[in-house]
Amino acid sequence: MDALQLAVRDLNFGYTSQDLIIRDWEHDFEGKEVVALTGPSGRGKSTLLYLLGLMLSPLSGHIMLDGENVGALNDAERAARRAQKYGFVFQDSALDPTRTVLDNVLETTLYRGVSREEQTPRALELLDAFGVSLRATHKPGQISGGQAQRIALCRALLSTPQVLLCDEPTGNLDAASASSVISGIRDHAASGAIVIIATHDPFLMDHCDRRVELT
Ligand SMILES: Nc1ncnc2c1ncn2[C@@H]1O[C@H](COP(=O)(O)OP(=O)(O)OP(=O)(O)O)[C@@H](O)[C@H]1O
Repeated sequence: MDALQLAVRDLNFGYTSQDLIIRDWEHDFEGKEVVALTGPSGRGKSTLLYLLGLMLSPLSGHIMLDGENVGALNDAERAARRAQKYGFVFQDSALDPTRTVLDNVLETTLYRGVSREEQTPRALELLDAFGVSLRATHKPGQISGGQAQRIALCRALLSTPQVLLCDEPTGNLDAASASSVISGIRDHAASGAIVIIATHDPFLMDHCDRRVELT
């Protein structure tokens, strides 16, 4: 089977139309690759991840995932594609403080229309693999920033997404936890997924297949 393709063409975006942050940007990503998205602080790495992850709409340009212009979909279609095909690890983990860790990991079952019960064993397996299974019944307020990051990765991986987008996934981690996150991310890419990671972490960059710099 051909590798998954994500092709970005003539992409333009600004939070206001006077100030474009992403200008005529283009790039090709392929399944099985782990790509580091680098560049100075404030340059637009998170913004680009939000565009690629269908959380923001381009001002103009194309975002083609396996031949479909996903950037041009309407809100409902974008939400459906996100649930089916994308996993996102936000910079601040973005866990719901009112629900347990396990419930947070299982959150996407709701949008994907799959059974919570059926996915619970895999959710627990992921928590175990990243060394946070003892926290499954805790609330996010009772865990550390580094644990929250690993839990956010478990949530993103639960749906085995075709495209995994991570914003500084090792920002709060010690070396051992960072290594386990990197190997989890690399294993996921090996299954055929496209992985794009916005980061300033040189250790993480060294474990990516290549870098794309926003200059
Ligand atoms: N919601 C928003 N509304 C308006 N401007 C925004 C918004 N989010 C980000 N920006 C601005 O867009 C620019 C790019 O921000 P972004 O967070 O994408 O950069 P970054 O490269 O990821 O930075 P960092 O490395 O510090 O995380 C910055 O000037 C930022 O202030």
